[in-house]
Amino acid sequence: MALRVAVAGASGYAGGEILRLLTSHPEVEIGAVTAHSSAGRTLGEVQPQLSGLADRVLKGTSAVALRGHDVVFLALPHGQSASLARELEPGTLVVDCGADFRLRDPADWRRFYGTEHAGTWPYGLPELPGARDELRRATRIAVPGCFPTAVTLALYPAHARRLVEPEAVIVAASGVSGAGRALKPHLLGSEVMGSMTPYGVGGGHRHTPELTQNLSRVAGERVTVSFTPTLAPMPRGILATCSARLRTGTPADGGEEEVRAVFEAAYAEEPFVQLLPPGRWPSTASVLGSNTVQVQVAVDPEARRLVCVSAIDNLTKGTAGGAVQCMNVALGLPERLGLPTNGVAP
Ligand SMILES: NC(=O)C1=CN([C@@H]2O[C@H](COP(=O)(O)OP(=O)(O)OC[C@H]3O[C@@H](n4cnc5c(N)ncnc54)[C@H](OP(=O)(O)O)[C@@H]3O)[C@@H](O)[C@H]2O)C=CC1
Ligand SMILES: CC(=O)N[C@@H](CCC(=O)OP(=O)(O)O)C(=O)O
Repeated sequence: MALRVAVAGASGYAGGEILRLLTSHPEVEIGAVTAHSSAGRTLGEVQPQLSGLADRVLKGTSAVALRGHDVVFLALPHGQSASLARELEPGTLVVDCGADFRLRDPADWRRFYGTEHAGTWPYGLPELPGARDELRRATRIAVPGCFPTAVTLALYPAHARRLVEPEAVIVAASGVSGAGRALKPHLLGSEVMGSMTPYGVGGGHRHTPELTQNLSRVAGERVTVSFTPTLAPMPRGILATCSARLRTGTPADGGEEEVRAVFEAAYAEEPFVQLLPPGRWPSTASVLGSNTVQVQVAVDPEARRLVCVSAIDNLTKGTAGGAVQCMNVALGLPERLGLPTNGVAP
């Protein structure tokens, strides 16, 4: 029997992408689709790309509308998931694309989000060591932020094997859909076209504690992170360029081949991580619409730094694809179901 799946926030970018993926998922039947200001409108009006669901009417988001489903995806603004999730049946798998349950340290949450911490759910990045075991037993899952997905997968094998010092410098460019669909003056086409600009500079971006949490956890020591996001004039995609100082006396000291062997071992069995052959570099165009993460690594011998680059589609692997992947893991389904690994080109 098909799984009955509800999507809250179905009028937004993440919700629309979840629905795009779920309509190709063989084990899923779409149940309630809910929204906020768009309630009462059809999906055809607000998500015209979802032709197969065009007649579905958006309900208002409430626990009542979301009850009676096997799986509920929450694609809501930060802070909206916590109270709603508490009212959903304990046996329902709830996969939250927002930040409410990602952080472990309540002080980090208060500092970056400014409200009381709601709690911590299993973290939905299956590629991290031990994550699948935790996700297989979970009925509540917190999907990572889009930058943390790209950066963690670029760097984690190096920190886990302590090939590098416990630090990282990251500059990551994101397409504007990362900011969601609600109108924001600095994201008008006339502001972003033909221009790139950083934001959240100097440790101010709320993904900094999430990155620190992920890398420190695999390293077993506190990893400090200098993270600078930039806004790129494209609808979707993240390109993360990350570097860290090589640790002396480790295999990385031997050079690039030794580093590559560590990344090859980490990602050999991963269905969605593509470690590129030497000389080829990740690009956002290559992963457009797919759940694939492209990764490349290089050693800079003069600067004595390891450079790791990754590309994802922020709405697919960075949100909706990651969320569907977590659902597959949690329910014991084949992990690739409903998830494209090929991009759309040109
Ligand atoms: N965009 C991205 O790349 C990523 C997004 N995420 C996370 O996913 C979540 C959704 O993001 P995204 O789709 O981009 O955002 P959007 O702004 O595109 O969509 C937000 C959705 O939430 C609904 N909504 C707005 N206000 C409320 C409210 N007060 N109560 C309940 N529902 C509300 C909107 O409904 P309506 O339109 O009808 O008002 C819409 O369906 C966020 O938590 C975001 O951080 C995570 C990783 C990446
Ligand atoms: C371009 C852009 O604005 N991107 C968003 C990141 C979106 C995302 O992944 O994150 P959350 O789920 O944590 O909101 C930002 O920097 O705030």
